[in-house]
Formats: sequence, C-alpha cells, structure tokens
Amino acid sequence: MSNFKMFPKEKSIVFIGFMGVGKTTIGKLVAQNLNRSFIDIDEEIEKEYKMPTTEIFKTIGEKAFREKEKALITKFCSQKSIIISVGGGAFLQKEVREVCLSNCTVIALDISWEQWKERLDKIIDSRPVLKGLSMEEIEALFYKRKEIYVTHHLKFTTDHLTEEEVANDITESLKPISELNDSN
Ligand SMILES: Nc1ncnc2c1ncn2[C@@H]1O[C@H](COP(=O)(O)OP(=O)(O)OP(=O)(O)O)[C@@H](O)[C@H]1O
Ligand SMILES: O=C(O)C1=C[C@@H](O)[C@@H](O)[C@H](O)C1
Ligand SMILES: [Mg+2]
Repeated sequence: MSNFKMFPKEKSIVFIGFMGVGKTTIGKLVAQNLNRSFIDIDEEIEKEYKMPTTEIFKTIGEKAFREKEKALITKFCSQKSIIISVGGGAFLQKEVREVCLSNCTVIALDISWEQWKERLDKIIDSRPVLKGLSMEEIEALFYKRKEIYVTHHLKFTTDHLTEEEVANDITESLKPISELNDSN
C-alpha cells in the first residue's frame, strides 16, 4: 500500500543508469508491457538537431547538448503516465535529478563492471563520452558515475539477465501498483 501512495499510476517513469546499461532497450519493452508511450531523450535531442549525438558533441558541443537534455527532460517529466529513458549523463545535472525525482518514479538500472565491459564494443562508436578513453579511464568513469545514480525510487540489477527478463521483472513489480490504481 505504501508503494501505491509513493508511485501512483499517473506518475511517469524515468529510467536512469550508466550508458549501455539498457535504459533505451528496457524502457521501450516496459512501455510496451504496460501499454504506455515511450520517450527516449537522446532520440529527441537527435531529432531536434537532426544529427547523431556524436555529431552534436563535435559541432555544437557537450554544453549545448546538456542544456537541450535538461529542457527536454523537464518538458517530458511534466507529462503523465509515460515511460522516459534519459541519457547516461543526464543525472549529472542537479536540476535534472530534482525534476525527475519530484515528478516521476525514477528507476535505476544497475550492472556490474565485469558484465558491462563485455558490452563496450556495441556502444563505443555512438557514445562520444567514451571516445579516446583507455579501459582504466572508462572503469574510473563507471565507478564515479555510480554516485549520480544513487538517488532513485527503485533499483533493478541487470546482471546475467536478458533485456526481456529485466523488462518483465520491472513490469511485474509495477503491476500491483497499476492494478491498485485501476481499482481506485
Ligand atoms: N540485459 C541485457 N543483456 C544484453 N545486452 C543488453 C542488455 N540490455 C541492453 N543490452 C544491449 O546493450 C546495448 C546498449 O543498450 P541501450 O542502448 O539500451 O543502453 P542505454 O542505457 O540506453 O545507453 P545510453 O545511456 O548510452 O543511452 C544495446 O546493444 C542493447 O541491445
Ligand atoms: O553518459 C553520457 O554522458 C551520455 C550517454 C548517452 O546516453 C548520451 O546522452 C550521450 O552520449 C552522453
Ligand atoms: Mg539510451
């Protein structure tokens, strides 16, 4: 019952966590499971600038990217009952943390360094923040970034689970809340 009070159905859900942990993939699946609309903030930024993130970082710069990221997160966090996946660096900004935590249910996705590093090849070309860093520097960033994800409402560990398994676990955990809301 306390969950019901804390996470009413009309609240939107925001996925946070380190780049590559699966926010976009899993957010989309949870949205399908719960029949809710899905918004990926990186995709929205790319649509606005009409270029991929790597190009935005190169031509316009990270500062402009972060400003747009904050503006879009603020806009979408004011909408009800949607699922939002933010970029891995969004929670670096205090205003973003505050707007997400006060308006939405924030779900942190977690992964161990050992599992994450197996995924690096899949994401390295599309994540400018990782470009040119050594493995040691990426590991240091991975642990440093953990500090910004500690503020959340719910946390799910993704180690040794497929994308679908994580999404289904999250959906199952959220269902009682949705059902309680449906009958109220
Ligand atoms: N549980 C999982 N098991 C195996 N691969 C996964 C899992 N979750 C995500 N992936 C894969 O990892 C890659 C990165 O996933 P995704 O783009 O969803 O990460 P992200 O958290 O949204 O990253 P970013 O912060 O950069 O937006 C994708 O290729 C995705 O298919
Ligand atoms: O962790 C980060 O700083 C980033 C993660 C991606 O989702 C993108 O938002 C961008 O590549 C920056
Ligand atoms: Mg993503």
